[in-house]
Amino acid sequence: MVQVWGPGAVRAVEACFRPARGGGLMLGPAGRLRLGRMGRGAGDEVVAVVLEGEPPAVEIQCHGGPAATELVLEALEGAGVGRAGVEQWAAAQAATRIRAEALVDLPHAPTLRAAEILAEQAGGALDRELEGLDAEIRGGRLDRAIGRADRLLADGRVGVRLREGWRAILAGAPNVGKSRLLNALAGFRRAIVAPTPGTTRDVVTATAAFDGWPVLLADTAGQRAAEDPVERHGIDRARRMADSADLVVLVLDLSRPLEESLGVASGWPRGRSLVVANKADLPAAWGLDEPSLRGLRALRVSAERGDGLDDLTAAIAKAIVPGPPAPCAGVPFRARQVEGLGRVRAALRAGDVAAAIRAIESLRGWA
Ligand SMILES: Nc1nc2c(ncn2[C@@H]2O[C@H](COP(=O)(O)OP(=O)(O)OP(=O)(O)O)[C@@H](O)[C@H]2O)c(=O)[nH]1
Ligand SMILES: [Mg+2]
Repeated sequence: MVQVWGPGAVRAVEACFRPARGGGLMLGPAGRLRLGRMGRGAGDEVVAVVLEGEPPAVEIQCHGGPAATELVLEALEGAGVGRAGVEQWAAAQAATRIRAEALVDLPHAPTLRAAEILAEQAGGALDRELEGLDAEIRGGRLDRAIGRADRLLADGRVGVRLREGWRAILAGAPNVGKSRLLNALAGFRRAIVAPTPGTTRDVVTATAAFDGWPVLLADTAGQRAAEDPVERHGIDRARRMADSADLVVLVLDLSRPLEESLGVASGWPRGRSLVVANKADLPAAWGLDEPSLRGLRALRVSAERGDGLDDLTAAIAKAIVPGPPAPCAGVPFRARQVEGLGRVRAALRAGDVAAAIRAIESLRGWA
């Protein structure tokens, strides 16, 4: 999609638009779609529409993909139109800086839920929330203001992840079914599954939605004392990834003695772990109340048959986002916004009303 805006927008597009059925771009009212071609040679087939506004802008939908779009851009440049980045476009579109930031981030949302939340912010939800916060501060209701800032900062932990998603790693001993589980959770055959222990040697990833939250799942090499240097390298990478992941899903094999797969569990961070007892379709070799699990609650799953996957999906979602933002809430979604809110809250805690108001202004204003 190409948008041309500014005082000469319609004239410039008119100069290079070849309508399919006669009549110029401005034939009929604004908002009417016009089919035509743009660009040298045959150019690209496009649908152009004049958008009401003062001055009116023109939106051009190109049909031929990125390379054909270049033909359209080249023609527009010939008509005196300059190129702008998406940030500049958003700044020209949006009434506030935060709404412009949301317009830039929205097309990158990996899931519907992420898109919904960002679309709310593009519609002004966070701006309205900050106006409310400002009103509480100016009204002297500092406790309430601190409460609102706390809530915004809590939601910001979710908001800043909407674009890139969270990272969860499937870890465990060789052959417990990590790759099979990745495929089952991702819904397609991404990783190689084989009965031979040590099948996965590098980190294989797939993005999936868990209750609407985008999560990059990483399948890793099974943890064991490997002789093979390639496998050992994969095992080291898995350990490093586990350290920086948001969540470690430790996979155990329910059909084999627990010691075989639990040995590798030592050292995984407890707070960010979920435990899965896989191969629940086979006769169990141990019980979920084994003392050696040290109170860790394991979820029974059969990656092969799909049993327990809904519960596991829900548990992963809950582990990464324990408290989702309320529907339609104002949610900070950039680190810059979260930092700004941190300054607002610090000023409020210090009782410095003027500094808190300034911090909101700088958070909302164009830098
Ligand atoms: N019966 C049964 N077999 C399973 C299940 N999950 C995996 N398997 C089988 O267990 C074997 C190992 O599965 P993988 O997914 O390759 O195991 P892995 O943990 O990725 O193994 P490495 O890559 O070697 O670390 C394969 O033969 C799978 O078909 C399950 O839920 N039930
Ligand atoms: Mg594997």
